[in-house]
Amino acid sequence: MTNIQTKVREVGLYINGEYTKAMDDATFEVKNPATQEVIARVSEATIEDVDRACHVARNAFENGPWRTMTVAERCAKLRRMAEIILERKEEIAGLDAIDVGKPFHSAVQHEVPRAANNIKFFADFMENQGGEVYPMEEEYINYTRYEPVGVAALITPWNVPFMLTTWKLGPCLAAGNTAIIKPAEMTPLSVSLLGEIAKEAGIPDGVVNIVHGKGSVVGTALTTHPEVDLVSFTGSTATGKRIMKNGADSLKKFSFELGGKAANIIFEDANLDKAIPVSIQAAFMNSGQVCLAGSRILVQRTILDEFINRFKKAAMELKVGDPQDAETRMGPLVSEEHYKKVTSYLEIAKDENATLICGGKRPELPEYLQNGYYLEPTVYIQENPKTRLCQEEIFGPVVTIIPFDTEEEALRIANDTEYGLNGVVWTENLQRAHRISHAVRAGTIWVNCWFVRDLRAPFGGFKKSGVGREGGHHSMEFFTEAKNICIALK
Ligand SMILES: NC(=O)c1ccc[n+]([C@@H]2O[C@H](COP(=O)([O-])OP(=O)(O)OC[C@H]3O[C@@H](n4cnc5c(N)ncnc54)[C@H](O)[C@@H]3O)[C@@H](O)[C@H]2O)c1
Ligand SMILES: O=C/C=C/C=C(\O)C(=O)O
Repeated sequence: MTNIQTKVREVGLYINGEYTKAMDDATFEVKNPATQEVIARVSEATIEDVDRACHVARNAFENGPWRTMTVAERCAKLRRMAEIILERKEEIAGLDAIDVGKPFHSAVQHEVPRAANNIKFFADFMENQGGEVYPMEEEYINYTRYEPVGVAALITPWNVPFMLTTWKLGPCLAAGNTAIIKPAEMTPLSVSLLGEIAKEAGIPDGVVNIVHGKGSVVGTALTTHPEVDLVSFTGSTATGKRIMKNGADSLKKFSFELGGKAANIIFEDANLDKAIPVSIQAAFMNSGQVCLAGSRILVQRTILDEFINRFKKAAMELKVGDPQDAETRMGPLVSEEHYKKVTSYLEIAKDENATLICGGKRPELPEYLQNGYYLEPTVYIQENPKTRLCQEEIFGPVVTIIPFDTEEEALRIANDTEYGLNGVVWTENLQRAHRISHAVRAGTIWVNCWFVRDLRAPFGGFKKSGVGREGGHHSMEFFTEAKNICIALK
């Protein structure tokens, strides 16, 4: 890849097809978490800027050609958008690498192609949608139309900025809505390219808008704005609650994808040759900053010693380093503030008498990465599943092994959480695989695998992990209003 790190980028708001400064010219800095170098100065939207973006998106929805053009025409533009994303995949992955600190090779191989597919998938899905028809004997016939809702605020987190934004933008646009994207203020760079990508794909001005700034200001302005009809949010549970309160007065439609604390349950009959490498991925991918992370590893006591030895060895072998190095498997944490949050759990673990298996300190790194927010892959054993280590979403490379004796105990521990985004089960026993999958209260269960995604499948959380589902027709239902038309035949 090119060395894109050397220049400080100027990133504007994107409103009505133009990159623009904030009305008061205010900007904020974005740093590379591997080095603390400033990599961008980003325009920080004022309330008036958000207001303008909302008017523009409303006008594009009401008066523009987007929602009235044929589905075929709209979807052709979206497919072009997907192609451009693929053409620019190195640039997009490069920006996420310096902005989030995620390994470039993984972003370019997995996340950016998935982002392109998010857009293409929903274009194809929309075009292949049938409809519902309900004849009432010979007297009447009902048919159902799925119409766009209006202006959507798409609010996304910093851990997977580009892919998660396209996961919302694809169905939003395919259905004929207009969008105001609000990326996380820590990682706005890759998402800001979506403006020029949309323009190049022929999407009319005003359909895609991007505003930057703090969630408490810009996010609040969007979620309280009377011209915003729906809010699709991915982020923390605490922010989800705030957004729901803020949007209540204007009765917006909400979709929430929130936090997680998944149980990764390893039974004694598991194939450890598969379970260990995949559990390492589930624990440390993106430095553990993944909502789906298998951060509670429940291990049957009969295989505990073997599991610990092998998991520890694999964790210690993970190459931690420069996100731009092809060998790197784990980069830094995203920011100083987040580093402090994650490392505070090292103290909590001590206070709660957890046993440290490996990690728990900064790795040894070359001089130029000395300022990076690095933490070694860190593994604890904790017998008490009620502890904070086992209950709270740490969102870093810190995982806890919790031993269990019986299936009933494993299930009790797995469900003893306020979250319910996903669960993972390792067993060679088919009946047990089904039994556990049915009994774990979470939106996705992976059996003998992790993070395998079919975009048609429902994706979302039970309990405090979310409200609603994304994926296939679930996304399309959120981004449309169903209208029934009843016609008298006589
Ligand atoms: N379920 C999922 O699919 C999924 C996927 C990725 C991340 N997550 C979750 O996201 C969290 C990490 O992301 P984060 O720290 O960026 O989350 P966050 O909640 O702090 O921020 C997410 C976004 O919300 C904005 N925001 C903050 N306060 C706001 C407010 N009052 N009104 C409107 N917008 C506001 C932020 O600026 C950001 O763009 C974790 O909890 C993780 O589990 C969930
Ligand atoms: O960190 C969270 C990852 C979320 C993944 C998805 O939303 C997805 O794969 O659709």
